[in-house]
Amino acid sequence: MHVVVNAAMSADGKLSTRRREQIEISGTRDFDRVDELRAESDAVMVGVGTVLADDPSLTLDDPERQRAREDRGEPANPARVVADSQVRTPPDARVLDEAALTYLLVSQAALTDFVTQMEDVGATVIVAGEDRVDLVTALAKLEGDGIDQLMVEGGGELIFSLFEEGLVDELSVFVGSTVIGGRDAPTLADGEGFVEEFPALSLDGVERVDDGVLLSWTVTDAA
Ligand SMILES: NC(=O)C1=CN([C@@H]2O[C@H](COP(=O)(O)OP(=O)(O)OC[C@H]3O[C@@H](n4cnc5c(N)ncnc54)[C@H](O)[C@@H]3O)[C@@H](O)[C@H]2O)C=CC1
Ligand SMILES: Nc1nc(O)c(N)c(N[C@@H]2O[C@H](COP(=O)(O)O)[C@@H](O)[C@H]2O)n1
Repeated sequence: MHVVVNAAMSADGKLSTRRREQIEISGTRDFDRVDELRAESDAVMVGVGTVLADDPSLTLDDPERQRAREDRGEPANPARVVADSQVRTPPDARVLDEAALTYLLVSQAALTDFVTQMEDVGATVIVAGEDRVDLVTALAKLEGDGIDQLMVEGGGELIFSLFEEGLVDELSVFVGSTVIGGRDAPTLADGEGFVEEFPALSLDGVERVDDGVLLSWTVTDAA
């Protein structure tokens, strides 16, 4: 499986505000690039923190891209994946609508009633890990289901865990021309943080996009 992390951050490295309310950091061209990246992926993944904060759809905006996927024999939208150890995804969340297949990655600690409720609303549930989703096992199961190209949009907790497990192949970050600030505002990689061994990146590209900069890296060494 090839895993690409893509996110947008402010000039001071924040993904959103301390209230965890989504803000538009990207401009029109960057959102279009994100739509293309989604179109090229088998699945788009977020953590449940992002579902609770943003209620994203994770589907394609451009109907032409949906038609092109169908012409290739693929579903109109990539599948959606939510890392949700305890099943906190609300049953009426947009990621559970009928626009695409949705995988819910849960841990063994998830209550059976909640899991059943998610299956009833059409989610495919994958159990991996005791208290928290074991990402290595869960992504291997997704790969077994034909997900070869995975795009991860965030948030910071999930992105850190994926780096910690050595699961990220590429990172692209749009840096917007704004400052958000706030010690409690989410950053690109939150979690515990690394203290000794740090993932090594190789810079592939620097491009001006909208009123910001798109930075692209290949991950050369896991933590
Ligand atoms: N600017 C951007 O490009 C993006 C911004 N965001 C922002 O990020 C914020 C949400 O980020 P976070 O609070 O960090 O939440 P998150 O979206 O990273 O979800 C974290 C949650 O995922 C679950 N999870 C299950 N297994 C996990 C594992 N192995 N490792 C880590 N998490 C696991 C846990 O319940 C954890 O609390 C929101 O404010 C949202 O607006 C989110 C995506 C993109
Ligand atoms: N690439 C990017 N730029 C921004 O400025 C953003 N705020 C985000 N947020 C992510 O996009 C998701 C919204 O998805 P839908 O449009 O609802 O499908 C949101 O949940 C974040 O993952 N991304």
